[in-house]
Amino acid sequence: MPEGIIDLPLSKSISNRVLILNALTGNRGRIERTAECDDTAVMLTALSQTSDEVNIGAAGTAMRFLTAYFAMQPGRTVTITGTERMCNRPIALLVDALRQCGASIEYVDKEGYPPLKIHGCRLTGGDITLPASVSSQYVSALLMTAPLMEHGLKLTLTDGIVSLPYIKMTLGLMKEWGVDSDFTDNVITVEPQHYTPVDFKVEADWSAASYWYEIEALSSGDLSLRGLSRNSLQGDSHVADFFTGLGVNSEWDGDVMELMPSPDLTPRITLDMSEQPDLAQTVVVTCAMLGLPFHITGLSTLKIKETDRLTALRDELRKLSFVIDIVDDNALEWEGARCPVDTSRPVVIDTYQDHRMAMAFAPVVLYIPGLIIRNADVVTKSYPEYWDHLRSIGFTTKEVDADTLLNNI
Ligand SMILES: O=C(O)C1=C[C@@H](OP(=O)(O)O)[C@@H](O)[C@H](O)C1
Ligand SMILES: C=C(OP(=O)(O)O)C(=O)O
Repeated sequence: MPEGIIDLPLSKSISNRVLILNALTGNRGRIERTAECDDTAVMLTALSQTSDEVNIGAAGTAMRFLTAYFAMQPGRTVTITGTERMCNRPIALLVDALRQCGASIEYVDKEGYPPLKIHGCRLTGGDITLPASVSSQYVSALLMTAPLMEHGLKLTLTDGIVSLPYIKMTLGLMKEWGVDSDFTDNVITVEPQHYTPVDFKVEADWSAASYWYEIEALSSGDLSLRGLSRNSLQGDSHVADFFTGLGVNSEWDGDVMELMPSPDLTPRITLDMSEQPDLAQTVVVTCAMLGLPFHITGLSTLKIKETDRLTALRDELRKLSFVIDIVDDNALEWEGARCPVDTSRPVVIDTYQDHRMAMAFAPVVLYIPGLIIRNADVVTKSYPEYWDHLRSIGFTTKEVDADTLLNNI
């Protein structure tokens, strides 16, 4: 039975906002510590280097936030690029909005996608409209630069808002840095203002916590999580509520969150996860392994993340015999259908350069000993200590060459 206390990594979403906000004050605040993961490392490097080429790897937040940040650095021209996948994650809506604010941005290669060549200038801002159904990161990027625009920003969000808690996180952190905003209905207004430097401590990552909730659900172990904040700015703190229907109760004991098994399983899970897209893989894999049919909606944005997560989940769960349907490119559904699988061969889970595929599927080893996770080091995007932490609670791991192993069977 897995047992132990996990010291969770810090939130990369908060870290990357805090680094931008601090940079906008001329780095005059003191940030105690930021997340130690790839997505934050690339942000730190990009903000400290003076070269005209910036490579942000696979970090969506860094790509979107830095596009707005560099657009408002007068006199500086920067080309920003990333991994091959990043160069296929759309950015046109943000570029269009920034152009309406006065920015000068060119597409280096494919229209609508990174790499971007950004000629920094003073942004005028004003009254603009932005479809908010593709990525909240575009909204957050605009908001953080908004108070420094000549006329501030009145941003009308159309087409339905995805990942809303991340927008609230941005506004909440801007408030910590002394900037007021108004968010009424679908309009966010930020008047021209200055950021005040502050000292800040980044809290632990609730998205990372989700994998330990999953392990608890699949094992009824004795696990505690350290570093989380009770009144978190992270919408993924909702994981605690999602898992009450998946057999996990969680309770604070001082500053530690204790996970406890509970007999209460919701017989069929129906959820809208449009506010917690990063929890989808954890919840879907948990439901399948517990044998709980599910209909999970609000997943349209999963197609443009580190990989197409809808397809990746469907294909990898099929290797475990679960027949999942993708409905309208927005929902995942499982009514209990299973297909035959070859149990004489080891199960190899492909991760598609997606840290959350590795982390959400690893706990399946509790049901299928010998499970292989391909390209396991992909977890460094947000949680480099993940495998160490698994070992610390009693899991064993070993490095194998999956292809050689499969070929020799
Ligand atoms: O603003 C952020 O920190 C994030 C917003 C979400 O992206 P979308 O807004 O693109 O859904 C989330 O999936 C991502 O991991 C982090
Ligand atoms: C979607 C994610 O990250 P990003 O969009 O910032 O690359 C994630 O971490 O799950």
